[in-house]
Amino acid sequence: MKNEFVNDGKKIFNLLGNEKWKYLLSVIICAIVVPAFDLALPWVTKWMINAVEMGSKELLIQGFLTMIIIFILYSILVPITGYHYEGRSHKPLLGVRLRLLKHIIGMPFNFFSKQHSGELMSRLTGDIDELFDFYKEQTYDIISILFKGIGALAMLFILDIRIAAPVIILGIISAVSRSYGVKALKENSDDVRKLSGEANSLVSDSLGGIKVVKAFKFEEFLNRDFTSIMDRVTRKAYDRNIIEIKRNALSYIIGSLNFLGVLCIGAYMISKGTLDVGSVFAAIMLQEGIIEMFVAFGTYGFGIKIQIAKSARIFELFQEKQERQGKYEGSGSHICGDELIAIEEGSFSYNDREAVFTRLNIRIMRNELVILEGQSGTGKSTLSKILTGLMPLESGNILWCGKNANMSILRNNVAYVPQEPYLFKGSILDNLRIGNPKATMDEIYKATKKACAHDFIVSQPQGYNTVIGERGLTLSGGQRQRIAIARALLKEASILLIDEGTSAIDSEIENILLDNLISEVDKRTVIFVAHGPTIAKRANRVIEI
Ligand SMILES: Nc1ncnc2c1ncn2[C@@H]1O[C@H](COP(=O)(O)OP(=O)(O)OP(=O)(O)O)[C@@H](O)[C@H]1O
Repeated sequence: MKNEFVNDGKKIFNLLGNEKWKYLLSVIICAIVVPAFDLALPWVTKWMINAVEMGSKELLIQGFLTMIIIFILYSILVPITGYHYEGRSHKPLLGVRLRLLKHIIGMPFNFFSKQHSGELMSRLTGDIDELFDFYKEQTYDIISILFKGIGALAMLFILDIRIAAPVIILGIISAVSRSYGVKALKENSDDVRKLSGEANSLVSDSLGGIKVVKAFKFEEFLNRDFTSIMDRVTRKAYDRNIIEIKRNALSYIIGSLNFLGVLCIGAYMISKGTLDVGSVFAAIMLQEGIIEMFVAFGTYGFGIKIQIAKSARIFELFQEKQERQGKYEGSGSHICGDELIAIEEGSFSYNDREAVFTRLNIRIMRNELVILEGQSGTGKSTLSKILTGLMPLESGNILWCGKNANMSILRNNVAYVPQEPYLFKGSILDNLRIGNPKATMDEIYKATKKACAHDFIVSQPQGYNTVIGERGLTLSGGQRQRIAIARALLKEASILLIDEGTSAIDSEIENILLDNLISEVDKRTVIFVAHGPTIAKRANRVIEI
């Protein structure tokens, strides 16, 4: 159990990557500056009180000057170390988020159909923010409290062991009292985390499907579900507050007993002449730091446990396997014979479901016009994704130019237009350039003209620079499809694969567009998924799925 705690703690620290030691050094420096002054003050106070008691003007002035020097150093060093720490902590913390994002993007395509995007967002934002809070606030607090506590304890022993002993005993009682309610708080925090994941998924679903929500007057149901989740969160927050109130009340009582204890013992020792007034003052000032340290064992031990539980959701993602695209070694089609791509005895099923196809054999040649046909749900889009290298076959081989192909080779050689093309927030030009970031404007015009997109693009308010909003929502469905086709044409790949990518385009434009795409066959292989009879007549081959 203890080992698990240490290992998880190490894992959290290791998340900071290469910068972790620099980060630790800067947090240590920053976290010991303030307590160092807190420890110096009781000494100077003792010094000044004893100077007054002895009637030594000289000692009093020396103490006063020391105090001024401490204040000046404090006001210079605290902001400098704080500034340094802020600068140092920023980079590794951003690094964690970036690595997690990269890791998520690097996961196999299938992972995203199992995982809700709202849930992933909640981990990338909420969980990571809390992890940042842990790195930035809690590690600082833990180091600073430990330094101050241990320092105060050492000083108290130097002052007088008879006053140190009761403070330690009372401190241990405080630490034990802080463990009250820890289990209940941890369970509460787990429940709240799950509920916020649910709320995030609900919100992202509602916003993604806002048209359906409005058209079907679905708002009421969503509101009801959201309210129910929020009610549960509120109840949990209430339970948490009750536990916290009890814990704080207990802490307050024990803290007051500590203070009174040191005061009484100190007063007794002064009356007996075994301790000077200055030392009692110093002991009262120091005991706060010691008690704080003992209480912190209870509080931060719990805080770290909670953080480990929260980080588990981040570790879970980091532990998910990355897809293995394989290397791309410039295997363009120029090295091919007649056969460009082939599937041999290929089988595929989604996440242990019934197989979409088994022992499929297809061969597609250079400069061929192929139609993939089949009834709805027979696996045409699945096959397209496999040919594009988005998902691997479960068994069997996929060959590129007669050799086993990895996903990277396929992704480089196939330009894919999905059934529901996705456009990114940004301008039309930004979206086109995804096809080929180095394309010249002439090449872009050529592609958009072939995709029958140029005319409507230039009629947009800022032409090619028009910003099209999230998912290209300011464009019509047919316009989005034509931009997606132009984007694929710009890739200049050996295969152009269009999965029902013209379904939203009116028949007049569609006919011109299909003619243009069919003429691409001079330069590359063109694969259409399930198209009408017009194109089927002109195809070299129809593959029935
Ligand atoms: N991500 C997924 N997870 C699980 N099953 C899936 C997934 N995507 C598709 N399927 C299932 O795989 C089968 C083939 O789906 P696919 O989309 O390939 O069919 P299709 O022939 O392209 O259909 P359509 O012509 O209607 O687009 C269907 O039974 C579908 O329910």
